[in-house]
Amino acid sequence: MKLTYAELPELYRLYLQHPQVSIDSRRVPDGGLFIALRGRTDGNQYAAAALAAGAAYAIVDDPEVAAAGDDRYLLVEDGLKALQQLAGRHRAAFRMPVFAITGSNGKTTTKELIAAVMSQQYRVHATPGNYNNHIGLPLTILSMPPGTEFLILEMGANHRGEIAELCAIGRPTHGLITNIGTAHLEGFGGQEGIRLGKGELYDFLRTNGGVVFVNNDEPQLADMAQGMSRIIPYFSSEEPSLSVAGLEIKTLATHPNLRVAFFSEARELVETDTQLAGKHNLQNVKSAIAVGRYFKVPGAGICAALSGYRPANHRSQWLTHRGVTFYWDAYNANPSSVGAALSSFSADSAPSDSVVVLGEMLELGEAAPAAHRQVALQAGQVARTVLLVGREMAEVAREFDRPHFADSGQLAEWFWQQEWAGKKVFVKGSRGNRLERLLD
Ligand SMILES: CC(=O)N[C@H]1[C@@H](OP(=O)(O)OP(=O)(O)OC[C@H]2O[C@@H](n3ccc(=O)[nH]c3=O)[C@H](O)[C@@H]2O)O[C@H](CO)[C@@H](O)[C@@H]1O[C@H](C)C(=O)N[C@@H](C)C(=O)N[C@H](CCC(=O)N[C@@H](CCC[C@@H](N)C(=O)O)C(=O)O)C(=O)O
Ligand SMILES: Nc1ncnc2c1ncn2[C@@H]1O[C@H](COP(=O)(O)OP(=O)(O)OP(=O)(O)O)[C@@H](O)[C@H]1O
Ligand SMILES: C[C@@H](N)C(=O)N[C@H](C)C(=O)O
Repeated sequence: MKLTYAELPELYRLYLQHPQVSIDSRRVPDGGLFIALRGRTDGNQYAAAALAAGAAYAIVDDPEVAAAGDDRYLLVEDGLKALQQLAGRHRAAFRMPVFAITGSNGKTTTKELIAAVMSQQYRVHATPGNYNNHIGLPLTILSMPPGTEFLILEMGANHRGEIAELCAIGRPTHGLITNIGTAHLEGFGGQEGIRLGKGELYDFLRTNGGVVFVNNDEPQLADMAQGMSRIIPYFSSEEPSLSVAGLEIKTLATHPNLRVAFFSEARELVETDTQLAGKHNLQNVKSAIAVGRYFKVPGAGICAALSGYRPANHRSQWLTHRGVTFYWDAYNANPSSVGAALSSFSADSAPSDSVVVLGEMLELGEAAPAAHRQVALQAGQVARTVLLVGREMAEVAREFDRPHFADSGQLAEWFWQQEWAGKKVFVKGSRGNRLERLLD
């Protein structure tokens, strides 16, 4: 049997007839397209199961699988590339605003806030959860419902070149960088690598006449955007006015929750509460206001969206478990986000009443030893009791004579045998620590 490779126009025609794409045979929608990807195992081996489960077609890149004599197999050279090309082709069919968000910290929170604000006025489709990489971004585009008026794409990266690749697929018309921090230092090869890597979003918007939203309160961003022709600046101000320099946002409170004031599109000064705490979340809130105002969401709509948003999924959450109060921020960790979260927590809890649990911070490369030492020191200023978890924390635990746990399982076992009445417990660490085992 002679096998031929399916071309993009044919794949796209099939996608338009079967617009639900899945990379998992266990979750393939009836009549959808299955695309085989290679992870730790080879997705090609699940193509038959996908068809049996109701997939209309299976896009595979293993000729032996495609040779099975079932014309519902479509052979491509590379399943991942096919997924990305399909998404790029689909994106090219639309003229709506496509808003890209990247940065070291706060991408998901900013994306959720912008989506909430923009949904007050438009039909919005946004990256689900953290689907922000070379697989998640194409899946986001291909799952866009008909009638979408505003598409929001979160873009994550752990090395240079990735944001440029994601931009080539998503072709954003607007975008923002949340900040240049210290996440994924290892893959970016240092701070300059992070600046250049995140700056690939500005490069794309610069080359393609896009609009960039710049938070002037974040170091480096205004410099990086210099020379761009379409900049929407925003910044904090004690006395907001309707200036020409940009959108001015006043912070009325940072604790227990943020409260801010700004001039709406109708030139009225409006105030809103939020359910978010800390100066880091203030940056995320400001971005959402700037975007909403630019796209003419009324002030009341912006306020309703911001006051209704509750942080979730291990990000900046106050919660109670087995009678203990937690500041639960265990989604991820790097020196800049741990620093921001600890300062936010310390405003609400005296050192004598505070316990800090820090898991190791991953993907920091050579900077890891100094970075772990730095956050452990900061934790010691915030809380009397500091518990350290993971291999990278072992050395500093010895140096500062702090309890150390090999992993979160060991921590949980010990933790729940202690008495924590009246304490507030801060928890943060990289995803790999799975600190949520403390809540089992
Ligand atoms: C390829 C894939 O789907 N991977 C997912 C898979 O991984 P695993 O290796 O375990 O796959 P398997 O070997 O089990 O299976 C291979 C494929 O076969 C499918 N399959 C399997 C069994 C079966 O019965 N039927 C099947 O069809 C299967 O679906 C596979 O396609 O499973 C893991 C556990 O669920 C997933 O975690 C893994 O997902 C990968 C990591 C992924 O990239 N998913 C994207 C959708 C995504 O966006 N994920 C985000 C996380 C994004 C992220 O980490 N962002 C970073 C920055 C990005 C850096 C970038 N360079 C990178 O490395 O990703 C950030 O800091 O934000 C998410 O899930 O939240
Ligand atoms: N603007 C910010 N500056 C510094 N730290 C922040 C900021 N926003 C959020 N954080 C911290 O980062 C954590 C993760 O937030 P969020 O998921 O929004 O970031 P992210 O950039 O999307 O991370 P990831 O890419 O890993 O999903 C929060 O729990 C908080 O500790
Ligand atoms: C989980 C992924 N998005 C991430 O943020 N990884 C870093 C290394 C972390 O968990 O801190």
